[in-house]
Amino acid sequence: MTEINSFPQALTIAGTDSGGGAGIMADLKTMQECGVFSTAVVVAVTAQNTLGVQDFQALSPKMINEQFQSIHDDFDIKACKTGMLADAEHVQLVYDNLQKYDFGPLVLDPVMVAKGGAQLISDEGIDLIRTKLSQLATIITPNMPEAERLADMKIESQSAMLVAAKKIQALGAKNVIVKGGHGDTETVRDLVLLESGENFWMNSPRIETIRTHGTGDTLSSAIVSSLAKGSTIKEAILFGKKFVEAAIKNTIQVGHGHGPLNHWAYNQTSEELNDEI
Ligand SMILES: Nc1ncnc2c1ncn2[C@@H]1O[C@H](COP(=O)(O)OP(=O)(O)OP(=O)(O)O)[C@@H](O)[C@H]1O
Ligand SMILES: Cc1ncc(COP(=O)(O)O)c(N)n1
Repeated sequence: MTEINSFPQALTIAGTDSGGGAGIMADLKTMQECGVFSTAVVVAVTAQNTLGVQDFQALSPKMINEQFQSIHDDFDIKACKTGMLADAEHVQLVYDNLQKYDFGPLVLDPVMVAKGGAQLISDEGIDLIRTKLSQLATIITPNMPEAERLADMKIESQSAMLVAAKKIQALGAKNVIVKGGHGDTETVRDLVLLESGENFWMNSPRIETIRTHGTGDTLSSAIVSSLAKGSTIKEAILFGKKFVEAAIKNTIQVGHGHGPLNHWAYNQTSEELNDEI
């Protein structure tokens, strides 16, 4: 008989996107394409499309605790991620549940502002990510504005990116990726700072497109998937970058604004998925 719970399983703890391009929807699509069974704790529900976030509402603490319990009671989660967490109360709830249950390595995507400009977490919530939740992170994945907020400094050069990454690591996150998607340089540069102190750049040509809704979610979910399948931290990060690059490059025409990524693209362009994760 096949061993129960032997299939790789992962968890996303985040907000939904009714428009299907970001948040939990992007996470589930990514994990599915990466060959991992995905589960979700819904922290908040957004009314959202590619034009922006029209509204959002966080779920009650009771409902969130029950989702964590349900997942813990039935699944063998090998890796997890957090995304939109709404406010300080919910950051604290997530922190408490991640202390209570072992869901494997945590990829913390410190989601703050949506591409359209809507704030997805309160200032107090950000402060708590900074002072508390980041201590549980195996990998933290801020974009540039998020890194500036977490490191409490301006980032205007590549050397400043490294200084910021070190400051963020000092908050307690073991490994740090400062994502370089925001900006207009010809080359997109993501900086990786590993727990060992090793750092390196992941460079790729900037793809000229406004269809970049959910890039951060897709990157972090591909990393989580790879970790759930047993990859090392470095292997998982390198895989995540390849997955998101393919998803941005091969656009699909959906929606009228910041369109979603093509989550099928990596598997359509690579025949070696199983060798690589
Ligand atoms: N135009 C682009 N061309 C190539 N790669 C990109 C582009 N935009 C983003 N990326 C890549 O996508 C990943 C996510 O980076 P980004 O800085 O967009 O994160 P983010 O702002 O958190 O995303 P989001 O908030 O949309 O979920 C990174 O690996 C980055 O290099
Ligand atoms: C529920 C949810 N989570 C995350 C994002 C960030 O994605 P983006 O910056 O591409 O809008 C989002 N818009 N909605």
